[in-house]
Amino acid sequence: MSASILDEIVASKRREVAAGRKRMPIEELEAQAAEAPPVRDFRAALDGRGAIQLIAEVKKASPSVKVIREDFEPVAIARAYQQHGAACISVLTDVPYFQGHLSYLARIRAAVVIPLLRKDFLIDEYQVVEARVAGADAILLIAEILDDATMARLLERARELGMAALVEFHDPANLPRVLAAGADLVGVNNRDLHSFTTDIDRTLRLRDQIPPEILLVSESGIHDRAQVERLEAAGVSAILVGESLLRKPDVGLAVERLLGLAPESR
Ligand SMILES: O=C(O)c1ccccc1NCC(=O)[C@H](O)[C@H](O)COP(=O)(O)O
Repeated sequence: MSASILDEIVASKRREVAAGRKRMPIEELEAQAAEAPPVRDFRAALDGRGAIQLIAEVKKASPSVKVIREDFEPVAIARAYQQHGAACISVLTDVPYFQGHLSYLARIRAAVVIPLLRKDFLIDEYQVVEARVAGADAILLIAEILDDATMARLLERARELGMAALVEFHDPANLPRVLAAGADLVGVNNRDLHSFTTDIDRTLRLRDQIPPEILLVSESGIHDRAQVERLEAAGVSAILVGESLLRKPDVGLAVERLLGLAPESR
């Protein structure tokens, strides 16, 4: 992703937040959050004590490849993910760039019991409260688009609402910032922000710099069992996988192959 596309996405989020605040003041949203059903424990679901866990992603499109899957039925995909071994589900809620929707969270929540992550570009407290109301159990925070104070504030807000926060970074220079913010669930995004290329060695190189009490998630570009085995052997707690699952006609079988529950096809 070029820096300008990231800037573009963040600018679109600022407009969305402003429109949301006009439509429904945050006080009203907070009142709804107070009535929301209990959260499911996202972080605990990823603590496999040595066995790598899968966060399977519901994503129709992306800036890097445009439409990933034409016959996209978010609830059916989520059900298949759960049934075949995913520990958690990541739900893209961004509309313009990923063809996701906030309403997918509630629909998927009603159909599965495993915890859900709101996958979006969160820059404002409003979106965190909105995530809780929509049915998320966790939010994603991206170090590359947040200053220190905002990252710490959004993380704290998520916790106040009972949610977990997966705090991701790509540039190793941002790791100290993520740790200083108090993250206990950290993601390394293997996708290069400029070229869209992915490289899981980025996670492996950073492994030893992340304290053992922090759960580490490797994100993006994971498509075969050999990669998963390397990550597991390095002590990575979980993987976040979208495109390689969604490209397969049978997403359930794809989950099983990635987790080593079914043999890989030749
Ligand atoms: O997926 C993209 O192309 C993308 C482009 C720009 C910003 C973010 C992007 N993806 C967000 C993600 O972090 C991935 O959806 C997630 O890690 C899964 O990656 P993958 O398995 O490679 O679909």
